[in-house]
Amino acid sequence: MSAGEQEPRHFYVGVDVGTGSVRAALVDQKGILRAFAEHPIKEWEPQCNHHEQSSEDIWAACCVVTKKVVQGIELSLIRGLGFDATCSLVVLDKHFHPLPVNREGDPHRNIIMWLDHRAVSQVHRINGTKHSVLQYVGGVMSVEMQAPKLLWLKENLRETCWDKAGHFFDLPDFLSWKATGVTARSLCTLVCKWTYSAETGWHDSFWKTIGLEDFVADNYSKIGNQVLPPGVSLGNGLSPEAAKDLGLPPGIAVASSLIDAHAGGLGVIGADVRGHGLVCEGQPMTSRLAVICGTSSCHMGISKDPIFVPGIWGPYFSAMVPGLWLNEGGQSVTGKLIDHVVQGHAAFPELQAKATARCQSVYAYLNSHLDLIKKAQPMGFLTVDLHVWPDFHGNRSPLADLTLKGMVTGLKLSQDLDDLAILYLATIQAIAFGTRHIIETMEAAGHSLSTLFLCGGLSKNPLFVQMHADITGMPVVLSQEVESVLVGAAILGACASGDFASVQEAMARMSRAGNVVLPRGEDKRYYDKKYQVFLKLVEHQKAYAAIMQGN
Ligand SMILES: Nc1ncnc2c1ncn2[C@@H]1O[C@H](COP(=O)(O)OP(=O)(O)O)[C@@H](O)[C@H]1O
Ligand SMILES: O=C(CO)[C@H](O)[C@H](O)COP(=O)(O)O
Repeated sequence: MSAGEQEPRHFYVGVDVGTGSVRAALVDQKGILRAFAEHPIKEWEPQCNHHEQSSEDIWAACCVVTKKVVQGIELSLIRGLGFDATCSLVVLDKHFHPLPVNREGDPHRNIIMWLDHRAVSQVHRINGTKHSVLQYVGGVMSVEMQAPKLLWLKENLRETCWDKAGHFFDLPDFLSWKATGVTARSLCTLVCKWTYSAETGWHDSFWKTIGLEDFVADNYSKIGNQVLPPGVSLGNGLSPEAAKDLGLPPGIAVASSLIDAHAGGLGVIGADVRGHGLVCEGQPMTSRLAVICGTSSCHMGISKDPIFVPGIWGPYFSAMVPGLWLNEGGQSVTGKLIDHVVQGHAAFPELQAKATARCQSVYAYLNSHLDLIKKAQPMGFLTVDLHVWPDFHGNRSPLADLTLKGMVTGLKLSQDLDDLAILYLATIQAIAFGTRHIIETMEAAGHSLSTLFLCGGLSKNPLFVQMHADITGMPVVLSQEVESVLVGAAILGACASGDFASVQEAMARMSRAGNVVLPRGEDKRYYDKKYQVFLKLVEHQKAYAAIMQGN
């Protein structure tokens, strides 16, 4: 009998640390969620572009949600635990205590978050070196990666942080250390955010060139000199102390972790699509693009051989699916942008009141309001003279330009609910055009993509999903389990438990396609025109910058 059919069921716990909250799920070996819990986490923004969190606050939230999802379950059936998290930088001293990453010296705030853009000067200097490792991040390192942040700490908080630091962790690795006491890092985090190569290891010359030779001198002990593929069982499993914190049995298998987008990728990209009539059914997995849409969106495309795509992170070997290369496109703010636009509008209080009265989310209310005002025309056409460029926090891909800003053209004097709803629609469309821009760039470099697999908080929004189908012209597959990122985390726990022989086997057995949303071909001409405007917007923004920089 195969693992997928065994009775009684085996369970795995997946823990997903997003930007705004921690989620946990109890998942069975068919990938079905049996329990789910969520808890918010704190974020500090002490100054513009500085975003900080607390590893103690995050661990406490992991304990709250894990205890909730295993309530009433026979604990001996739980076989494994897997973590994923945002790629934020955690700093601990030599005794594993939190160190401040801020000038105020608040040690509670010991995480520089992924979306923190404080290290602009540092990343410019790193890119100026033209070091060969940059080929593996799309040619340009992002300010959101770890090397510029580490350099910032050395240059700005030398005495209070840098000299005292004993351990720099990516957040997913911090969590697996906290659960097991094992300081080994995941290949996923080190390859994607720290310039480690799965084939050749660390590049001494890179760290020496950028001024962080300290790491080379102590054999990378502070950033990781033991590296494991995601899903491998760590040490002796869950430590007694962590077991007490989490309400789980000591000794269960704990997997080496993944970054959240990569866990989402595992949760959806291998889904069984039989019976949906999709073209990708007869194609290799490399024809699928997983798009994980939360605070940000991440576009995960895999290939058998390395593909170098300018402005798209990677190629990263074995960083998501073992044995395959990964390219990761991304948009730094998507869910956060929609929230920013909606919450900042003068009609937001009215929207909130009306949505509350109907017991709906503001997004569901806006979607039905758009349906009402569109009259006979397709809803997407409401934005014929309203266009948005969505890079309010710089462009991650494919332009890799952190100086880019958001743009809106077509504003009127009205500030009513109709106006808010149409701006919300134009923002969602702009995000979908950004995805099209990323797909076209990946295809021009050699990817051959036919189908999108969406997950993350934004995939719960039917308008967001339909716009991605219409604007890219590709079918969008949603998973049977909405919380696919948690399925990805549970897949890690399942692999670590030994219940599946490989990550690929666990992916095939634990993820299944649910709804499929097809593009509405009749609207294509309209979206093609809007896409032309989209590309003009950035061209114009660059022209404005050039005028202002001129004499
Ligand atoms: N039910 C929903 N309907 C529409 N949008 C949603 C819904 N739930 C979450 N979102 C959107 O998803 C975003 C958060 O996604 P999530 O995956 O929870 O983020 P993260 O992993 O970064 O914490 C929010 O910014 C919001 O715009
Ligand atoms: O860089 C990333 C993945 O490589 C993600 O953008 C980052 O981890 C944040 O994820 P989310 O938007 O889901 O909170």
